[in-house]
Amino acid sequence: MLTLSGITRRYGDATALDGLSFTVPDDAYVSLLGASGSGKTTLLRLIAGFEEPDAGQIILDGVRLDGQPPHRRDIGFVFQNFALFPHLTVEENVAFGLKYRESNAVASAAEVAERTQAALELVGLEGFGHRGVGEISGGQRQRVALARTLVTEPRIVLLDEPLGALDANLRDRMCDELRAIRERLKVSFLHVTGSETEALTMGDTVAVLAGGRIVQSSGSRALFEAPLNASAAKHLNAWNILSGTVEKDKLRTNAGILPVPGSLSDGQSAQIALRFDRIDVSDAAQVPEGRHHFEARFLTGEFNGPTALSFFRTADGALVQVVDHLSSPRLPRLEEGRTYALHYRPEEVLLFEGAEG
Ligand SMILES: Nc1ncnc2c1ncn2[C@@H]1O[C@H](COP(=O)(O)OP(=O)(O)OP(=O)(O)O)[C@@H](O)[C@H]1O
Repeated sequence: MLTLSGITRRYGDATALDGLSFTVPDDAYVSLLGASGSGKTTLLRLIAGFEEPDAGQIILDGVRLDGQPPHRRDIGFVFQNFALFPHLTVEENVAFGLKYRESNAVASAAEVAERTQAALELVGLEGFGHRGVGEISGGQRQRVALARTLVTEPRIVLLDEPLGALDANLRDRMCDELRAIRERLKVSFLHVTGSETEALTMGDTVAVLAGGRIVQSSGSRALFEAPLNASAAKHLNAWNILSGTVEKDKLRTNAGILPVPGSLSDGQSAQIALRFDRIDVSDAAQVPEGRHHFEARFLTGEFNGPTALSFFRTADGALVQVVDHLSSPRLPRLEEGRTYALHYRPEEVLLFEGAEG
């Protein structure tokens, strides 16, 4: 198990990581989701030992890693751009790490060859060993990068946006492969990404990094369906967040004064979250009984195949998104510029206390 506790990393006046604590369990696929600049790469670099934290501890299986040089940590790192040696063959790229590493270099040519072949087989590249790395596809280069890391039998594998350089179709395929390879190896993978769909697809656990900390770490379904705070919800690109101040058990937001689940004190800041696919749309006079609603003007729609996204703006300027699944469409035909009632079941609302983070 990898445990990070109280990790802080500053660059001049800027604090990239701010007392972050986080655990990667054994034999697990963990996604780390964060916006650009949130500190994802910094966190991986600290675990690998390319940088040291200003405060905090990094512990792997009970042994302190921080302060140790990278080659003593037994950690694998797969870079976004793969970082292969262009003048070496596939096989030579994979063998390189075994032959020339600073500790435990493997001197026996037979052992190097055997372990290299085993790593190539693991990633489905048997038969490609003699090719130059310029003579294979992007997905195959990704697999070489992975084989080169796995051949050293790391105790944990860090992957920095490993699918970022691949086109969309290939990315989907590599998602399945990465998960399958990891399951065979039983080594934990920590996969960093800025894409919520990639994070949710890949991770048994998804950790959300924001404001220099992990704001939630949960199973992917639990995270998607029940984010614990507005910060986590915002990263899922599936929730409308409406912020406001409590007034007589309701919340004054820029979508109007809305009922909230639970009771809060007057003057308190809070936010409610409404999932894009849990909002229905009708004429203002036709809100079904028992549903809460607010009004908003339809701006425009965006069609992306299996789903259609509709954008609305309230009179006070809140942008609200509604998703319709085309297999079971539920929205009426919408006219741009017209005002509609957006309604939802009261129990669909999540409430987060405190000011917007
Ligand atoms: N060597 C450095 N010197 C100064 N600032 C740095 C350095 N490395 C990172 N930072 C800053 O620390 C913050 C976190 O950077 P980091 O690269 O870890 O983010 P990231 O989440 O990986 O971003 P991206 O997804 O865009 O790669 C950023 O604000 C960045 O500008």
